[in-house]
Amino acid sequence: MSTQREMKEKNPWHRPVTIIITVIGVIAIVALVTVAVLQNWPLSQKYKYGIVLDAGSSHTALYIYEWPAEKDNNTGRVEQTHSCTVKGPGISSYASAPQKAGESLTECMQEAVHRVPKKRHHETPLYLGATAGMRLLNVQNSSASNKVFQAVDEALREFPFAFQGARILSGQEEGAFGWVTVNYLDDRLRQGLETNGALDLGGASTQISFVSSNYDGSESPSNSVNFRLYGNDYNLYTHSFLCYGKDQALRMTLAQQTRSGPTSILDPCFHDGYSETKEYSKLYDSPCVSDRKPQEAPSTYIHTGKGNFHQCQEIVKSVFNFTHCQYSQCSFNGIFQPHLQGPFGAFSAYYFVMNFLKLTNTSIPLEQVKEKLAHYCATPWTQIQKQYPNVKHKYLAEYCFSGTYILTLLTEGYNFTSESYPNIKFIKEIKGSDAGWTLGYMLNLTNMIPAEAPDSPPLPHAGYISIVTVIAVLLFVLFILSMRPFWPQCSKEPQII
Ligand SMILES: Nc1nc2c(ncn2[C@@H]2O[C@H](COP(=O)(O)OP(=O)(O)OP(=O)(O)O)[C@@H](O)[C@H]2O)c(=O)[nH]1
Repeated sequence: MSTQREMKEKNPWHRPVTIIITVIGVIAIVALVTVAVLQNWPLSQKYKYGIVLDAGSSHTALYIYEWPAEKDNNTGRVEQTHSCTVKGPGISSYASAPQKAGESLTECMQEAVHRVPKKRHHETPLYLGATAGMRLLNVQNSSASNKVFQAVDEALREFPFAFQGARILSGQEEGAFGWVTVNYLDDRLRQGLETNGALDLGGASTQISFVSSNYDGSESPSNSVNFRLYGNDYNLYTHSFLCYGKDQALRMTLAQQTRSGPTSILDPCFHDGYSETKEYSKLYDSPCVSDRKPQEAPSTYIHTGKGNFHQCQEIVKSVFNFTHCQYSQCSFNGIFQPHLQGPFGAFSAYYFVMNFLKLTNTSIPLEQVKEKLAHYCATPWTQIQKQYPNVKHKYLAEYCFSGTYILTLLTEGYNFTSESYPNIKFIKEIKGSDAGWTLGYMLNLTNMIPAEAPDSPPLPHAGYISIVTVIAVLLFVLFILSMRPFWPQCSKEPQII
């Protein structure tokens, strides 16, 4: 027993000084690593929110976006967390009862109140952007358009968010912000990668936006938008065609077929067996066609279908004007368009329609796509109705027209060929956020995309901690080695002194 105690006392590791130094060394190293970890630990995840209402011609949709509070001005971290489709038509349809436009938003706004944490309500920006429906109403009846905005304004101020106003977006803004959204979500802007073009097909207007290396904005400057994002300059070509959204384009083809004021038409863009009585006054109640209203026409016409893709395509082509172009090259209606370049994301109605028709796969040769569509158009209406009993009647009746319009717009209008058609990707969303102008609009208004690339720490968090840990361990080993003179003698036998 006493020999054991003696051994302990003679062992230098058991000297009090050595023990104290070792403990202090270990504590110091643990403290160093802990400070390094805590100093760089992301702050507890607090989120900020933004709400955008897309007041389109056919309907209004509400989007809630969320991003980590400490990354406001940084990277592609803004995500859509919720969307709500407002019941009823777009706000422009409430011209004769503006109050109802405001009321129609209540349900989705109440959803937003529940979705956004209460303590963030007052700092959450709320925007309403109206697109082509309100552009048309503004042309047709600006006082009615003002009244709709007034009603919407009053309704939105009732909610506890930081309401930033309701306004009509220009076609150029709609195109450019759609392009920003697509490229932001794909993380192309921050990384300075080649960008994707954006094709947006709405109900009343359609937008095409892309960067082309042979376009510097000097030819047709009204189609040019310049951005400096994350330290990169972009010279974007964009154009919005008012009246070339799919609902207004359909009106134009119907106006084309009812020029003489007939009592019935046999429309190749609708299925054989389709027959509905429609009102002339409703058809011509839009600035896109109002000037073509036949002088003498009955109050209604019978709209019957005959389901012929090729004839439908001829009628659709007639709503594009290819006769004049004062620039080096044009798309249609005398609008300049540079050479198509790069991949394109096609969203909104491009996606709804092509997805229904099972034609989103653009690696299928264009000729084959046309054949499939021709076959679909030739299917009798009774069979179509039986095949898709749960699809909304209006959508179902129009898919043959819509598919034909999309292919004609892309190929005849924008000059996509069999070779460039596979560059198009029909998309609904990217990484869980819907493709559309709303996200780009909010990012712009909240200055969330910096003009210059943000300074990033020289090392990522994990790398920093690893280096500090390795250095600490090395220091500890050095410290142990420096204690060598005090090390016990190596001997298998216990040393008895
Ligand atoms: N098939 C189908 N069509 C849809 C759906 N949602 C909207 N649409 C139609 O697709 C077209 C485009 O819709 P949106 O992208 O919402 O267009 P919008 O914002 O109302 O129109 P703009 O004001 O021109 O931008 C319209 O004709 C809508 O009626 C859907 O879920 N399925």
